[in-house]
Amino acid sequence: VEPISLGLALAGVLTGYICPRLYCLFAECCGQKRSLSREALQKDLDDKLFGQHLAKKIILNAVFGFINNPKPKKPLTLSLHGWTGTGKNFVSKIIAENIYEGGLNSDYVHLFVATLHFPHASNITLYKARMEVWNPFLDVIGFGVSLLWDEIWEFYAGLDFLDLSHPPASASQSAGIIGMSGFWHSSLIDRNLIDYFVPFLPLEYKHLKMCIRVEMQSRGYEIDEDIVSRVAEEMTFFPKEERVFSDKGCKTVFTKLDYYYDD
Ligand SMILES: Nc1ncnc2c1ncn2[C@@H]1O[C@H](COP(=O)(O)OP(=O)(O)OP(=O)(O)O)[C@@H](O)[C@H]1O
Repeated sequence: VEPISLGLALAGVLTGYICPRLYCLFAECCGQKRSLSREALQKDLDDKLFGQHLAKKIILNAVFGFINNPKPKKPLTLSLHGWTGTGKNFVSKIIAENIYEGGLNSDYVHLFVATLHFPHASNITLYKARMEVWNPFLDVIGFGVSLLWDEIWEFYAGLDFLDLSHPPASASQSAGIIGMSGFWHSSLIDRNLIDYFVPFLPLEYKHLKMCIRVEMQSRGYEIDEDIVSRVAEEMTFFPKEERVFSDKGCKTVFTKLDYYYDD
């Protein structure tokens, strides 16, 4: 070990021990959490997250129900489901930013992406062991799963091009409709470890346009409605005939925008 690195590490530990306040001026401390405000999170979600009224409602109630519980028995576990590009990672970032100044970069936020961190099914035992170190309380107790099937169903039943004249016979049938079928029998669900399933609805043409406008503004361009419509038109939609929902959500609109601002 180089003397200088050792010195700095020791100084860090000692300063943290002797004078936590001073230490916290230079490093991120757990106690430096933002005081999470329902109004601020609601405003962020309202301003930034488009077309996800159900997700917003569940997330706000879940997060603040948890925060207001002085003795939670396990961490809050939200399971976000829905089509690609509809805002699942985006909302995680918004929540993290409302809790810690550093958002996803905070030392107290750990982001696991299944395809990146758990790529091989054969290594599942290893992944599980690692996860237990990160999240030791997850397996303590199971809570009931809260689902809003009625409201999800209301959304889909309002789409007259879908033949959904009868509500789903079971929760798992509903799950299939919102793209949860692959996950439905996982052990997390069987052991009731997930507190809330949060459905992300597919995004419509008007939501794509909203995403495109946000991106234009963040790149410092004037909003050009002609380009907004052209980029949105280039996306692919389902059902094929009616072209109602974007099949990639807002995910690829940003790269399509590059074409129009190739300077
Ligand atoms: N509902 C939304 N409202 C506003 N912006 C959105 C929304 N959905 C997606 N976006 C934009 O598109 C980007 C990509 O979306 P995001 O990564 O959150 O999708 P995802 O649902 O997590 O997709 P995947 O399932 O493929 O991981 C976001 O960073 C955000 O800029």
